[in-house]
Amino acid sequence: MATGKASSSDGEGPEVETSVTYYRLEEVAKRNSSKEIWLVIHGRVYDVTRFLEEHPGGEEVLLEQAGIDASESFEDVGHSSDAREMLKQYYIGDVHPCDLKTDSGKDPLKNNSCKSCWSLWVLPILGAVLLGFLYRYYTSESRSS
Ligand code: HEM
Repeated sequence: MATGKASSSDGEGPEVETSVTYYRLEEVAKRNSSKEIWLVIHGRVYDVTRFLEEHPGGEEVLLEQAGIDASESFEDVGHSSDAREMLKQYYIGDVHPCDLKTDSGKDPLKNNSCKSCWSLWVLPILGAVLLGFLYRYYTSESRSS
């Protein structure tokens, strides 16, 4: 879990500070039992545990989507605007930016873009060392001949 600050201001009065809690998909995936159900809809994380029995579509469908991205299923049903309003009550945070789907359509769990890419700095260093050796080799060759 990570917390980030997001500030908003409507142009009137003092600026309001709101903090956003970020959740990794791994964490959401753990909440997949009837004791605790979290799901993701459009990059936002919802704790629907207390909504299970109240859901007009039944608890079964929510259990099926537990711990995963339910955006598609949620949209497929064609939920009303009332249902969308209800989402706010169960909102607990956002999906961590590292886990958001990329344009290339990669599996977000396998999205490595946030891990430091060692090849980015190791390869140029190896190249520089190699060039240094070559330079020394050729300059010593030309001196001895
Ligand atoms: C926090 C998330 C959700 C909320 C607040 C919510 C809310 C609602 C509400 C208020 C309805 C009544 C119909 C309407 O107003 O649209 C409904 C129906 C339904 N929902 Fe959800 N829902 C949620 C998530 C889901 C998910 C993830 C599924 C997955 C398939 C789902 C499947 C259904 C189905 C099948 C119905 C019945 C539709 C019908 O009878 O026509 N819901 N939901």
